Amino acid sequence: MEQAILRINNISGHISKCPVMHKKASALNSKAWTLINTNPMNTNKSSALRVLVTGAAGQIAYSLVFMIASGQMFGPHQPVVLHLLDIPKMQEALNGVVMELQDAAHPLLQSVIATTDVRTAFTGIQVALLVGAFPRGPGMQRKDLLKVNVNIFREQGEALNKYASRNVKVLVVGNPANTNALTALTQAADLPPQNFSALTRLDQNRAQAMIGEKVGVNVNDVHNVIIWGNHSLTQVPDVTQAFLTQSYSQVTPVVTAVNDDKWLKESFIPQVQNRGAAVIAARKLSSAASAATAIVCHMRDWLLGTKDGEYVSMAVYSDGSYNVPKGLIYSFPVTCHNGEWSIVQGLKISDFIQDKLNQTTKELQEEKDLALSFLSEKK
Ligand SMILES: NC(=O)c1ccc[n+]([C@@H]2O[C@H](COP(=O)([O-])OP(=O)(O)OC[C@H]3O[C@@H](n4cnc5c(N)ncnc54)[C@H](O)[C@@H]3O)[C@@H](O)[C@H]2O)c1
Ligand SMILES: O=C(O)C[C@H](O)C(=O)O
Repeated sequence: MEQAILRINNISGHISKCPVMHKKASALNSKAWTLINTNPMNTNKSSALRVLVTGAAGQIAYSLVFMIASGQMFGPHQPVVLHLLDIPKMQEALNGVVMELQDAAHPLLQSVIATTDVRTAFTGIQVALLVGAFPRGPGMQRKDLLKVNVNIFREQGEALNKYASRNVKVLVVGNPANTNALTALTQAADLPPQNFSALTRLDQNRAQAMIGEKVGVNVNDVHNVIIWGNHSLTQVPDVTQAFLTQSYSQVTPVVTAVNDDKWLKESFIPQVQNRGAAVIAARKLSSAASAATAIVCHMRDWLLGTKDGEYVSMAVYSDGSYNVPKGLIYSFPVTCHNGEWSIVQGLKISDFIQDKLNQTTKELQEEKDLALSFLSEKK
């Protein structure tokens, strides 16, 4: 077992201002905290939260771990212990990340466990950010990618089941994120499926920013944009329910403010769907800092709660809402309170959006069937 353990004294004091923490500056409220802190295996006597980041030597993690350590994810009063996992060939790079975490001197970072051993990484964790995945190589088919990742997320699902807190909150980022989350969930029979999610918040943030730019308002004034379905080209960005606030007295539906149905249907939707590919084409690398920011937004809202009247998009375990087959990991509009999400009910779905929902559902069902067929093969 190779691992480096870094201990940093937790000196309470000044926390630098956080760019993404615009709403709540408190530590986790007591109910959310109880939900995630009831692990009988958790031997941590302090109130620090044990947070696992996989793919910790990769690009997203290189932004993400510093954001967590600085308090942007769980608030400026919540100490954390970071568990960092990567594969053996990345050991040296991982050691470098640990050195930089030490040098960043964040008072909330109590200690770091950096390891290439799955059991060490998953033991006692209360939050699992599963970022590491096998990347698609030249000439690799989607099916081949899914197969490699099924094996990774099968192992990590089993590890969650055996070693993590019984209330661990899981966010899968590594692609194909929805189906990787489903794979992990199928291997974790002792954990509630409601504790598994996949990231579509980056798509929501992209959609909100595009609307803000189109109508000339700050992104903070754009609310309730929805991403439905898969984090893939079939995702469905939907502004039917979205509205703008420029002051508390003025609320305008996005469709009224944009006043251009052709742009919404033929420009906005494909641009959001293709934004990840556009970033890859420009950077020759996939989005990283914006993905880390979205991971912070997703977990912060899940654990600290969404604002009254606002919803966010999370890919979660379908309960059959909106006729989405039960058991798919599907992006829905949700609200979060006390560390639990609930799907927003009763939204009117237009024929145009319904047609797109059917397409993304079909793709997720196909991915699920393929993943299950790989899972049924012997290891
Ligand atoms: N859902 C989203 O919105 C979204 C957005 C951006 C990127 N992504 C995905 O996130 C993933 C990570 O992106 P990145 O840019 O950080 O990639 P990266 O290649 O820079 O880093 C991935 C890291 O994961 C590690 N890894 C591979 N297998 C592992 C395993 N079994 N256990 C632990 N670590 C393992 C690799 O060694 C590498 O260090 C990719 O799959 C990418 O497609 C998703
Ligand atoms: O890594 C990718 O394929 C793209 C990524 O999921 C993104 O949306 O930026």
